[in-house]
Amino acid sequence: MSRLALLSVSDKTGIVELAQALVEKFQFEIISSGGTAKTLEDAGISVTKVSDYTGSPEILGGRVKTLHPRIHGGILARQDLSEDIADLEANDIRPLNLVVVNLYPFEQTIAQPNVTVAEAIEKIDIGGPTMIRAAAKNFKYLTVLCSPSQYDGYLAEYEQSQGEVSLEFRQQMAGSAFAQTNNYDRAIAAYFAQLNSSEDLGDNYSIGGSKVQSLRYGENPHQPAAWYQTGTIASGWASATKLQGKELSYNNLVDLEAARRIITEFDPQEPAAAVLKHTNPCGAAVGNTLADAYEKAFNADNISAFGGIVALNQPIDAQTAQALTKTFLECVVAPGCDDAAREILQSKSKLRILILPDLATGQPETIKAIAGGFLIQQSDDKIENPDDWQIVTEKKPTSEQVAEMLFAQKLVKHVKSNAILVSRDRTTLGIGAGQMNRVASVKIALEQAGAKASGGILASDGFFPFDDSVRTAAAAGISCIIQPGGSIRDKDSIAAANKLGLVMVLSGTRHFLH
Ligand SMILES: NC(=O)c1ncn([C@@H]2O[C@H](COP(=O)(O)O)[C@@H](O)[C@H]2O)c1NC=O
Repeated sequence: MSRLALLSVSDKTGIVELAQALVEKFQFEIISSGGTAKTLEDAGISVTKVSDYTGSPEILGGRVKTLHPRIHGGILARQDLSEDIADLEANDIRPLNLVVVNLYPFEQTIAQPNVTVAEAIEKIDIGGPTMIRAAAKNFKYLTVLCSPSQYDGYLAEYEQSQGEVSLEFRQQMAGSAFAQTNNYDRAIAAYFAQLNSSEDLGDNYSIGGSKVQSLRYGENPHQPAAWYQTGTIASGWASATKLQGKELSYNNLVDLEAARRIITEFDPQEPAAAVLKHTNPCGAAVGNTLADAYEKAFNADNISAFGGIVALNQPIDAQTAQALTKTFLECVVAPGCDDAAREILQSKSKLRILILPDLATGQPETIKAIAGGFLIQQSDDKIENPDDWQIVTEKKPTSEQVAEMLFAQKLVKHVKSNAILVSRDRTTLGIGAGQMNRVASVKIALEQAGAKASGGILASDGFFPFDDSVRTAAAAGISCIIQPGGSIRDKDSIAAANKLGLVMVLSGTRHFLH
């Protein structure tokens, strides 16, 4: 008797070609659910409808099509176990050799605007995952395929093995099938979590993804690494277009994500640029034009900018492209790039240019692995409002200083703690990052700023435990300090600021970044 394949697919891509090969080359018989059967019949392929095979019509508007013992017995039978064979014979069930299923497009459905819960629920596939999981469990006896991308590989394997598809191949397909049903259920769970959303993070959190690509290595050459995307619809970096340049590395992606977060702090109407090294900005600026913003950001610390990652909040134009080609950079990300700029950038063929039109959409949460689990927090997307700030010194800030502090606050939260940032004219002058005591970060930022610090403002991601940072800042000519406040010695820092003629503002919001 010829071999039996069950085909029940929502995405009909490649199904006719697969069925043709199965029937014409390998003499399979095919059973199919309604829509799939129609597609195959229309292409002139001989097929038995599931409803004819089971003797049960599809009911409940398609909610029950393949959920039948004649189908599931054929999938789950241990084909070398006499008791199972006896059961099959007693119930007139034929064992299956191949199950090809792909699922209702749940993620695509909920991605559409204004989808109702009822519409979303109808796209939760029940029969499909049931068949996929059953077939994957029984991989010892049959093959399960759940993506059109697997069809050619299967046909090649079938031909090469003369029908004896290897156990290794079947096990591989089974693993892929379970990963797919896992991802599918995770998307459904996430949808429900968002429907039931409250202030708290939920009781359960699952992370899953499919590989975008293997990476050459991780942070260092001895660390294997790969890049995964969540969901089946590419979004974020998985949806970015690389116009040119070398392959992306693990460190590139980590830096690019930090760059994306920084640049989305700025209104796309005002040209802004940031240059990063090891996830910290080494320079950032707002300018009259994009090229102006980039030049300012680059010159803020042109030594550190060598080999940097650049983020721009407007499409790259020719003038900016010219500026970008003047030095060695690792990557540039922008929401677009015009033709003239593309041509100019080609002179730096190794430079990676990433186009991410939607820079603003990222993960709402950050995730960190710890032994035995992981930590989730909402991303620090708080937008500072000067109305919430408290002016604590006798001297009050000018409107220009308020604007400058707002600029600095957008950036200091993206600098590794302890973070200090000195700026003037919407350009960073010096950044102290990742020091274990705050005054060390103050010294680094001021040293980088040099004489330009005079009249500038200084922002701190955490409070000052002592007044030493204030005194150091004043000695360098800083005129205004913004810090969250909250130390038991705030009064010492405020007294020092008053004595030295500085403005001090308490933002009330700490922005640690570890
Ligand atoms: N309910 C069932 O018994 C059932 N059996 C298979 N499906 C799905 O129906 C789709 C194929 O349907 P059709 O061949 O009618 O176009 C596939 O995505 C398959 O996963 C079902 N649909 C939903 O649960």
